[in-house]
Amino acid sequence: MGAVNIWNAMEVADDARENPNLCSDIQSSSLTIDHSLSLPDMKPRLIQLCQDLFKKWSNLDFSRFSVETVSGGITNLLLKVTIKEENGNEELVTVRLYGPNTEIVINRERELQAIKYLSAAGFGAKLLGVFGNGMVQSFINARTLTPPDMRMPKLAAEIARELRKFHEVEIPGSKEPQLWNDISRFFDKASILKFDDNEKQGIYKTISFEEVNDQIVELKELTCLLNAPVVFAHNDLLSGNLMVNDQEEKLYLIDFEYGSYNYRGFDIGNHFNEYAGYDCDYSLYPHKDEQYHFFRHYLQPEKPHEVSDEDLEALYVESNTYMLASHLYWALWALIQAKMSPIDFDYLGYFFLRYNEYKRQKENYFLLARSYLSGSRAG
Ligand SMILES: Nc1ncnc2c1ncn2[C@@H]1O[C@H](COP(=O)(O)OP(=O)(O)OP(=O)(O)O)[C@@H](O)[C@H]1O
Repeated sequence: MGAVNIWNAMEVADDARENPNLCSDIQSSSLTIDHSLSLPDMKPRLIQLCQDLFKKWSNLDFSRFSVETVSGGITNLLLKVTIKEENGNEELVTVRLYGPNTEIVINRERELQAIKYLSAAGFGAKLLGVFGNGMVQSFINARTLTPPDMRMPKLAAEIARELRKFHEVEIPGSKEPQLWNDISRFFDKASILKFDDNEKQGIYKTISFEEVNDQIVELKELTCLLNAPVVFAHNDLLSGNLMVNDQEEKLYLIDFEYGSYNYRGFDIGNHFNEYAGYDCDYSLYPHKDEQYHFFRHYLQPEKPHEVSDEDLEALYVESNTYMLASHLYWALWALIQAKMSPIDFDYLGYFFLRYNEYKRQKENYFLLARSYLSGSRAG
């Protein structure tokens, strides 16, 4: 994957040269940084990388660079590099190292392609440079939201408005929605795993992939009938991917690793699932009135109170049907992580949390969608 990433890095830089309005000054380097190094051992490599990418710092003394960890993330390692320039200026950048094996669930080519356009449209951190196994971005001076923040009316309205704008960005290339392709790819990988650990293998063996497959087929058929609009979707809008600068009242959507063309309702339903927080307490799933508040600001940011009841109901059905697909998607994702990720997290347990929640909600929302569909057909 390293070589492929380097190739992508060069392509991004080429695009930037050909289309300077798109992304000014994206630098590229073929260096890679070993994810497993300790921070002190990694520091000289990070400085070297910054000096290779950004010529203005190439002769600066190492003592002018300091490095700290921002987040161990579930997927990546994120570092903050502070550079004290000779003129007294202080600059901050983040260096993101892709986690080992993450290319199995994340299409890095797709991510880099999207990030250029999203960054140019003002979303997320500015992309400054790409290298063998990661990227350098601007540092965002803002706080990360918590799950309860997301349902605060003012923030929920702002998230809805930003998400609407995000969905309006056009990313060149195929506009084919990726949900069912991704789920099918995850399913193919997740259903043929073998764990060295006997206990894990025993738990894994209790999963009926025939049953999971039936659910996928049934849900896909139902969602197809909804004719949901296809947009460029974030696909992972959890609180950790939302930051806010309270003074400037500016909200940032970050981390576009899972971004793709997808069904609008999936992005929204997936976001609502994240109200459950890190403990997956699904009793925190937003109530209908909270969802309607979100929909009003999503559908008509300028005149939220003029959204018709029909439009609210349609988006309610769409989002809550696709919410079920979000459970299947992350359940299968978790199985792959259980095998591939070096992170010590109970991914198998996470599969069951998401899959059981799917089963718990299925009947209710299948009924809702079917009765809506028969009603709208009759009307
Ligand atoms: N450009 C940035 N500037 C400042 N902080 C950032 C920036 N990017 C990310 N962060 C912080 O780091 C955290 C993790 O970032 P990110 O979501 O990109 O990592 P990740 O490894 O993909 O995590 P996960 O897999 O858990 O989503 C964010 O929640 C945010 O607090």
